[in-house]
Amino acid sequence: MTENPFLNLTYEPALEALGDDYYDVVVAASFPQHILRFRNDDLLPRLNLEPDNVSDFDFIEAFGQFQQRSPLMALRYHGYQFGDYNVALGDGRGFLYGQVRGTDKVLYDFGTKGSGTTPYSRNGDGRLTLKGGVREILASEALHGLGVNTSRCFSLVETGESLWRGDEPSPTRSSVMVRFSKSHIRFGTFERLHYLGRADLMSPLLDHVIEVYYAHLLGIQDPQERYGQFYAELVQRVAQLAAQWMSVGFCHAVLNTDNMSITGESFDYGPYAFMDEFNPRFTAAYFDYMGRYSYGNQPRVCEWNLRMLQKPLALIMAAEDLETGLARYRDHYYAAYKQKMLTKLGFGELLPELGDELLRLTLELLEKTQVSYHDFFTGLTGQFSPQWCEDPEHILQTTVENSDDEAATLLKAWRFHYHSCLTTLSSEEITQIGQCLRQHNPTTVLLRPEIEAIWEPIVAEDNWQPFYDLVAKLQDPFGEG
Ligand SMILES: Nc1ncnc2c1ncn2[C@@H]1O[C@H](COP(=O)(O)OP(=O)(O)OP(=O)(O)O)[C@@H](O)[C@H]1O
Ligand SMILES: [Mg+2]
Repeated sequence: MTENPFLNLTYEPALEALGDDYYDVVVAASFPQHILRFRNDDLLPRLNLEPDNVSDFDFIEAFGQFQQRSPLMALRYHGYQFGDYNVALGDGRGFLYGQVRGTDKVLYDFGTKGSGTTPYSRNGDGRLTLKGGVREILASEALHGLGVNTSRCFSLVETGESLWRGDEPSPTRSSVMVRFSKSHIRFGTFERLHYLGRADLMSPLLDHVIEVYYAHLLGIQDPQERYGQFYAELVQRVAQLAAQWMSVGFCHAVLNTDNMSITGESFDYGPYAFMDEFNPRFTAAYFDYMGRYSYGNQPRVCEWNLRMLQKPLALIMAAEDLETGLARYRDHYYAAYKQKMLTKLGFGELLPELGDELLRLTLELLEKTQVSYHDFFTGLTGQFSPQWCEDPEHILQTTVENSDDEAATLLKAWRFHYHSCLTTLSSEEITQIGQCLRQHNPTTVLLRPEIEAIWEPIVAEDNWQPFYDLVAKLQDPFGEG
């Protein structure tokens, strides 16, 4: 009997119980070295564990050496990548290590990245670069801090190998990451069954998804109605996720259907970026030549991905129910995005009449002037004063003023409307605006230079302190900075 609390958790064989049509049993790589670089103590209470009672070695044994767990399951999936259907996918450098029920009753997956080759590795080495692991930690902690529905990183272990990559100075260091997520079942998990013509495997998978991740729908007796409600809710969750990314200025960069979770949770942070200047055409991945996954396209490609998911679901569902579900996507998206943006503007739910116009003018101003998205909101937060009710001219002093005539005209119109919005509020409501701005506009933003700034000391002198400091700030993004 081990003392390691991770090895003593009660693992639930939820996915395993579906049978081996959905995964391959694999073996983890054995690595020359194990150095724990990150442990997410924030997540331990959810497993009913106290950080003080869990040693670094416990993390290494469980999540670097993968001791005493079986089966390790490489999940099978396909997916649309940049619009083209790809059958040569599946967990090529990861596996599902185990599933555990949190203290919140949610079933969580421990999924690996960089844990060795599998039948799906093609010519890949099954590995994750250390920088890739660091970047995924930063993205998921940042998004979580900003209220985005995201997977988290549980641990990162440096593994002492040299890797060769086209997009990093090589040789580069290696790592294995463990992700903590609400399911690794992807749209592509369903798409594979459609491609293989395995309608017989569709109902067990969908029933499983509903039972575990949409359990509140189990009371619906008629399966067709239940499936219809499931899809309608997935559509809503994905629309909300897209709205969350857009409002925080995040570009995921690789929204292939194998990177879309069936629970509507965001995950897989490769070449992502938080956008600096507001630009709907901003792309984060150097290989996204057509801008398919640009910042501004994200809501549309998510809708397209949901449409592609209709093909497998249509094997067991009525086409009409699928259409009804998807028809609500745009309304869900706009409602969620508007609510998030009006909150960033300080108003929250206070503007039933004038909110649409304020949002429209804000986006027009941001787009035409290409100001820094985050500086705009930080400026608004820092400068806000109840005095603005008296005089629109004083609202938000920005560098926009010094640019061209069109920008100055837009700023004037925006100020005028912001002022009109303020005049509809009671004095008590106006005092809440400053607080709302501070609570929803982060003082720390994970722009690319911040990532390079913490990476340099790691490369130069193995100094991880700036990385830990940045993680702490991202976990508390509305603090003093
Ligand atoms: N170094 C590698 N070795 C083997 N397979 C790889 C490697 N890198 C990526 N793959 C595979 O290529 C496909 C697309 O990779 P992608 O980067 O989207 O996923 P991933 O990052 O490996 O995993 P996840 O989606 O869980 O974050 C997946 O099937 C993945 O397993
Ligand atoms: Mg992926």
